[in-house]
Amino acid sequence: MFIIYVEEDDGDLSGRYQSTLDALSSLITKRGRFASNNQSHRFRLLFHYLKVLELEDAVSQMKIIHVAGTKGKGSTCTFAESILRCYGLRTGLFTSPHLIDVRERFRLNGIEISQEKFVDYFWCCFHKLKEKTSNEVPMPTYFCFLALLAFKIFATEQVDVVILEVGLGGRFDATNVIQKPVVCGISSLGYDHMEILGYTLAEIAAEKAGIFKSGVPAFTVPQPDEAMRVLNEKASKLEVNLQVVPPLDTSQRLGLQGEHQYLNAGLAVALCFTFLKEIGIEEKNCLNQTNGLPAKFISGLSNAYLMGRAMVVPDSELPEEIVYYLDGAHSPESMVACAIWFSKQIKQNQESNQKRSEQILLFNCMSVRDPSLLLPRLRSKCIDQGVDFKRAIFVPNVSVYNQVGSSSNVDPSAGSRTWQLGLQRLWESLARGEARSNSRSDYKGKEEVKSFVFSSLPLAVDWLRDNARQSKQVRFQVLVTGSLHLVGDLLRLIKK
Ligand SMILES: Nc1ncnc2c1ncn2[C@@H]1O[C@H](COP(=O)(O)OP(=O)(O)OP(=O)(O)O)[C@@H](O)[C@H]1O
Ligand SMILES: [Mg+2]
Ligand SMILES: [Mg+2]
Repeated sequence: MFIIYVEEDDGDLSGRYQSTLDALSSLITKRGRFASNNQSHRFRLLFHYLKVLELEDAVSQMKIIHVAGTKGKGSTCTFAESILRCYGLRTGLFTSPHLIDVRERFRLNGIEISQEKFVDYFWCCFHKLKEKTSNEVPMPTYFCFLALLAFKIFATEQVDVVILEVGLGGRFDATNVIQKPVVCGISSLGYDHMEILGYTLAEIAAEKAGIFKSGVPAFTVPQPDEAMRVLNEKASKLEVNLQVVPPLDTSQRLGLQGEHQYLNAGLAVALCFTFLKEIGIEEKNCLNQTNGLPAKFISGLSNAYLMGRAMVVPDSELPEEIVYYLDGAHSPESMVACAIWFSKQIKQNQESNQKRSEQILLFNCMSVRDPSLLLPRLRSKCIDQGVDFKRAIFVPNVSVYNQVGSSSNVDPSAGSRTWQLGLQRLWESLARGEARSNSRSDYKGKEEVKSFVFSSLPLAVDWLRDNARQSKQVRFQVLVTGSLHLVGDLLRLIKK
């Protein structure tokens, strides 16, 4: 079947934008595309696509900061962008995934690209590529296209610096088509996407180190030994000067919340310092923090902004009764980071607020994730910090089906309740386990932990609001986590 995508040119921008998103979602592929030979084949095609788009020269001249890692890539890039903008540089930032609108992935001078520009650049690339497709050379897949689009946008807009977040892995990631970044960063490594990247930290680290380029300096945060060994090996083969940066001093105010952000911020500082030096802006050495940071670094770090990471949002209908704590954590390590952040927030709030509060978990994770590595960590870390969930709610994500262009993954679990019922069983069994292991009478009540499965997020939000209306003296503090898509769905819902 042939589908012809027609760009509506009736002057109605929102209609044009919608048809652009439709065309974009035609590039979403099913799972299975990551068979290893397919991966390298797809990667090689990127060089061809760049030629078709006449972007080879522009990309080779771009001044790029390239960041891979399991967790903290987006935050690190966001800090780096914010710092460099304070130096008056024109910045281009490419991150993933997005929460509500695909344009979040492309920022020019810190601001999401306009619909108008997005539509124009999109069709320019889409038509050029479509003309050259054949059986041997198919259209690029979703993420690949977005990366090419980023190059097109940043080249045409003539930015001074491009900050590029790897989509997945490193070696075969579409962003790795670049040949000579100014500096590379590897943020915290951990276990995620193992079916693609490998099941040991060493294998995962090797994939991420695939972004190292001969002679290009690189920085990383303190890593587990197994990962660090591989990063060092890969670096020395390519004569990459790889340095480990300590977390930033916690006295520095950051625009992104959570203790783990000090790791990301430290990495961003090292990347920016090196970048600035490379383009001839000498700053006092920020790699040695005892000197204190330059004012522009301080301002950049404290103004950085990224949606859905440790974000506190009151409900749009009942702002006094319901507050959402949103964090897109979806790996074991980030669950712990999220639990620590949430508990801290709750405790701070208890001190400053008279109203009684109740903590509720609103959770989902994609079926590629192993919930038995996520929920127990989240629960026990919160309890360690003295915060317990009275109730837990499990819902499917909406975006994977309904939001055009919102995700490159169609999650097979999203349509049925089986997955959510499994999450609920796991949660209940954790609660029962705790109740059994604590014979003290004050723990008895925990046997009645209440958990619910709703067939959609809007139903869950309605239920929360009904309950909040009924019990006016209680403030609901709802932790929404497990999936960035869930966080995006909720933001979209409560924005209305
Ligand atoms: N250094 C870190 N260590 C552990 N967890 C982290 C770290 N940085 C961020 N996180 C957690 O990971 C979540 C996503 O953060 P961020 O967007 O910066 O990472 P990412 O690597 O871009 O993730 P993704 O794989 O979704 O693109 C955050 O909400 C937070 O819970
Ligand atoms: Mg990831
Ligand atoms: Mg990201």
